[in-house]
Amino acid sequence: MTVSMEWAEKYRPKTLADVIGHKKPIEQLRDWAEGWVRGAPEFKAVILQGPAGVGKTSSAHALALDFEWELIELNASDQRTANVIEKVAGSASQMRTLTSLSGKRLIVLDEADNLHGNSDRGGSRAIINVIKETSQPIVLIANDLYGISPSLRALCLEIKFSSIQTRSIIPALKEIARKEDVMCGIGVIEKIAENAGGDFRSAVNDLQAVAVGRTEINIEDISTAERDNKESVFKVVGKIFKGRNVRSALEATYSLDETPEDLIHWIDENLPYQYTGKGEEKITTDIVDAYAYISRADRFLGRVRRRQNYRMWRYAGLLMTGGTVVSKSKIRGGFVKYQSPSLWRRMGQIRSKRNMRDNIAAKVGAHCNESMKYSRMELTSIYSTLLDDGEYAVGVVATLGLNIDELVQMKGGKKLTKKIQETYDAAQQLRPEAPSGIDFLSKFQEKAPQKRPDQLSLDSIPALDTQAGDKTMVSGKVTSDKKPGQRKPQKTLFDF
Ligand SMILES: Nc1ncnc2c1ncn2[C@@H]1O[C@H](COP(=O)(O)OP(=O)(O)OP(=O)(O)O)[C@@H](O)[C@H]1O
Repeated sequence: MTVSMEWAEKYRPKTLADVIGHKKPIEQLRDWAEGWVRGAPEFKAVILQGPAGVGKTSSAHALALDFEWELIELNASDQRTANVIEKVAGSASQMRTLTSLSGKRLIVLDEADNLHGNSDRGGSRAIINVIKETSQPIVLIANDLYGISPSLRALCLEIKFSSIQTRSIIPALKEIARKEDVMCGIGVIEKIAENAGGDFRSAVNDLQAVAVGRTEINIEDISTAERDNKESVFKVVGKIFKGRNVRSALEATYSLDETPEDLIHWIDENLPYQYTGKGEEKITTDIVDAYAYISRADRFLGRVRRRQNYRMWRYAGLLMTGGTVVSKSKIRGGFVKYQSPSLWRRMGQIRSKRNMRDNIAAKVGAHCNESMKYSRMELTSIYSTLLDDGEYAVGVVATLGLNIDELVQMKGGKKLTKKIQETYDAAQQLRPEAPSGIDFLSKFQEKAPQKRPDQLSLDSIPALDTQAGDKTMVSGKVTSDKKPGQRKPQKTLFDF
């Protein structure tokens, strides 16, 4: 049997002009590439971001063909450790090529939002280094920008690819059907295009799937094929919000690959957008009624969790689906772009922030000989305040060995600003040379009040440990007249 991807591969665009539905992003991509032809562009790398199957990878390939650049691709199936990235992309980004006429090679890194898995450990930092050093254009491809570290994003031009509109998919599908000698009855292509929900690869795959063994496709063939497909969550949510029939909405949820625990988040996220129309109050009675059902469904979900009695999922499912269907007083038209549950996104962000907060606390704690808990609760905020003072900020970053993401977090910002970057860069200069680090320390010391006898003297401050990277900042011995059983002298802020 032919592989279902075949047509999608066969009709992959060979030039940027063939990429459908992304006029602006393609223009941006071309401009960026022309920047490389002219010399060094403002950004050495771009991130092509957007949902699956809309042509991000194809655009990168077509760009290489249009500009006659050799293509080096590093996708997620390769073991993307920092080592591999530096080896493959690093050397590719330095060497000029003999095979490409232009002498350039385009480095494409797929799934750049997925660099934190085990095998990608250190990958993000490796890419940052490669981008900084590169003399060759680099394209990163990602579904979700949240998965990319702010420091990496700051080095890249971001180009957004949106879902492709049905009206752009229809003529492209018709062209494929014509080339494949498949006759399509009235409404067939339109139906396939609609079902794809903006994902052109799915549309091509669906067309190929119904065309297998046929020279003619009619609308009935589509409905049968459609029933075989798992309904996507967007379609199911749409059925719940726009339908009147409780049974068909409920049945649609059975084919979903989501549990009621997940589905309730989808409904919760999108209900307020769907149940208010133009000129209506923000909170309509439809929304209030629907949430009453949803909260009852949530109580059943809670019981399932507590008692592990999964039979109660049925009640939760019926309440959230049927309740939402019957709560609407009218069906509101208009296009609503459904969002994935923001709660999930927030949870992910909170988790990564928490990890980073702990890393910072560990560094501050190591510097002060204090526990991580004490450091997190008492000391980190003091160090954050120090970072606001231009005079000390650089030294603090160098001494603690903060990486740039930690610095951004300590500055309380979400974005990497120019000033933060400058502080970080200056700290990198300071770190390898101990004497200049000490300079900063002595300045700091001048301002310090009278020391207590058990505090460390400045003379005991050792050179900065340049090898230690993110982990240890200060090496060497600390002398003190500590008696046995006495608490280890605590380093203080003045002991930088
Ligand atoms: N905008 C488009 N124009 C022309 N063909 C497209 C377009 N988008 C997708 N395709 C078709 O779908 C196939 C898959 O596209 P591509 O690999 O570029 O998607 P993607 O956005 O990179 O998806 P993913 O994020 O899953 O990698 C291509 O081989 C091509 O046939």
